[in-house]
Amino acid sequence: MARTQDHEREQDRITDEDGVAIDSALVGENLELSYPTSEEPIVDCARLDIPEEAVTALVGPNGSGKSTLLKALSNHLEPETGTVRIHGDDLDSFSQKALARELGVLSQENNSLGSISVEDLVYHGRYPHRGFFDSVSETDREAVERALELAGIEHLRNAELGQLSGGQKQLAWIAMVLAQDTDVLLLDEPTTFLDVHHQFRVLETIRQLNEEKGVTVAVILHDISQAARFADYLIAMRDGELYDWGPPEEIVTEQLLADVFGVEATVRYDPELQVLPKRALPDR
Ligand SMILES: Nc1ncnc2c1ncn2[C@@H]1O[C@H](COP(=O)(O)OP(=O)(O)OP(=O)(O)O)[C@@H](O)[C@H]1O
Repeated sequence: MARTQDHEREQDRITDEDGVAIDSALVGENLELSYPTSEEPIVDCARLDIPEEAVTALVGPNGSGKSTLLKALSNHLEPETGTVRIHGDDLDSFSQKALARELGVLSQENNSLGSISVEDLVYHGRYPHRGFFDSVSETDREAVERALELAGIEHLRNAELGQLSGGQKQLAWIAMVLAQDTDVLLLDEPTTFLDVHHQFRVLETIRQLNEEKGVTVAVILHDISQAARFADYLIAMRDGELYDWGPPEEIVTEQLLADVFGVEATVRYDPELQVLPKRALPDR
């Protein structure tokens, strides 16, 4: 069933059904993931690829293991078995700070930093690029300004994080991750709490970073039709397993909606409904 089973694979490279090779920024292999309290593995995945310089959306019902998988990809959860590589190197071979220069992560469990302004939070995103005794550089300042601007929250820079709305807080955390200025972004439900304007703005920013800087993005999205319109690739999870992956127009079928989400729905692709910019896929 799963397309992944059909693909021939080389090291950190996947080959689509037409034999076109796609490089992977992140690769998970033989992953069994669980928490100390879980009796059985929460996620069991033979192989997972996040294609380089593309936007991949992880979709699936509540509890299907999307966040757990993202935690393993970002080294926030030690796999029971298996490995994760980023650009060919084992995640274990990185110090926390070195990994933070490669990988920006928006998790659902944002650490409380106590009483802190939005601007100070966004400056935290620069820590992987700074030595312990370094003062703030011009590059840091520019990265923070750009991140505040991309998230559309320059006007909130002096606001206290704890006094913001859920959506404003989310934008502040997103700005912090953007200030990290990494080639790979892992984003766990970045559009949660956001009104439709800000949802679009965040998704457009992701697309812009992907198009202009070649940033690789893996993002958990709950709205399957938004994900299908937005992402280059989808990974559909069901019961802790990878059900299917591929370009949305190939994998989002009535069968998938029934099998993965348990809904009977009609799938219709209408280019006129294309509300978000989507990069042209490479020739396949
Ligand atoms: N910290 C934890 N300790 C124990 N079990 C957990 C923990 N976090 C998640 N789980 C369990 O792991 C399973 C998968 O959860 P996960 O958060 O990965 O799913 P998800 O697909 O991201 O769901 P959602 O869409 O609701 O965010 C769930 O059954 C959940 O109860």
